[in-house]
Amino acid sequence: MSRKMDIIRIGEIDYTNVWPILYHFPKKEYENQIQFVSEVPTKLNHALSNGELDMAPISSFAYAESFQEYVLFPDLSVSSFGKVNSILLFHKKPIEEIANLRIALTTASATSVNLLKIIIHKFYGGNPQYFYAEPNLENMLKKADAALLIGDDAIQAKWMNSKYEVTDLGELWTDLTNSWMTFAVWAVRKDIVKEKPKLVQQIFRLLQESKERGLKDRKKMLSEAQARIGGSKSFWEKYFSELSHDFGQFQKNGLKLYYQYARDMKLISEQVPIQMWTNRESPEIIKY
Ligand SMILES: C=C(O[C@@H]1C=C(C(=O)O)C=C[C@H]1O)C(=O)O
Repeated sequence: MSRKMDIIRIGEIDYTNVWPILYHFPKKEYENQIQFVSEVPTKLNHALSNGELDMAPISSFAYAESFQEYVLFPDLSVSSFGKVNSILLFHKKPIEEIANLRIALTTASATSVNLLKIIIHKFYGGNPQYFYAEPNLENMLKKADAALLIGDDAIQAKWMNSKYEVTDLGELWTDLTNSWMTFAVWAVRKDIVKEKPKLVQQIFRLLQESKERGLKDRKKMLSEAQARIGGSKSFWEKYFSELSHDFGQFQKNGLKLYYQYARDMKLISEQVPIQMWTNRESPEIIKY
């Protein structure tokens, strides 16, 4: 999808977890300048890395794989400290007992797939057989002892579930490491920052304003989540309040630990600098 010179293409995660950032974004007002593309995380990851998008909330694991091409917007992420409620491992027996068996991985995820690999290897000493599958729990568990789902797929599967044990990987990560977990970061291609610095700056401001409104005025967002995904108002109030969309030092520290473990397991090949977008010329680079 080539870009018309005056249009900037922005990815949007096709799950409710990103709504607190984007729900109040004035899309209509900017429809001649901004094209939004809504996809699952792995599709956004590929589209941003091959230049089909100019910026997007992408899997934090995907940032690690292509960090040379990106800078990150400050104060925007999908993170949690403890329960995240939408990164769920469904398992037929306790995790200790499935850690060397067969585990189905949703094709929609990059961060959580590798978070599970880190947890199973580093904290359970397991070496299971992983395979990817479309995010349909019953089909996944026909051929596996456990299955990982993310986003609204995970939320809805949990509501329907009465057969399997369910582990929240955000909660388990924090229990094991006492750290935050950042599942998605807002990545901007360096070439668009160079080509359209003012438009990038304007979009950052609009995203911040949309996030601030999302914190203050949740009424419409809650009822739309209920109408589109199901569940109760109290579920969505808890869900959106237990997610964090900040990206400060606490989130960065947790992300550095995740990258360090991923590198220890050779899931990523390099030490990953967290490169933040700034209005200044060169992006600030935080080495760890
Ligand atoms: C919290 C979530 O984080 C997500 C998990 C991602 C991943 O595992 O790659 C990427 C973006 C987010 O959608 C979620 O999906 O509910």
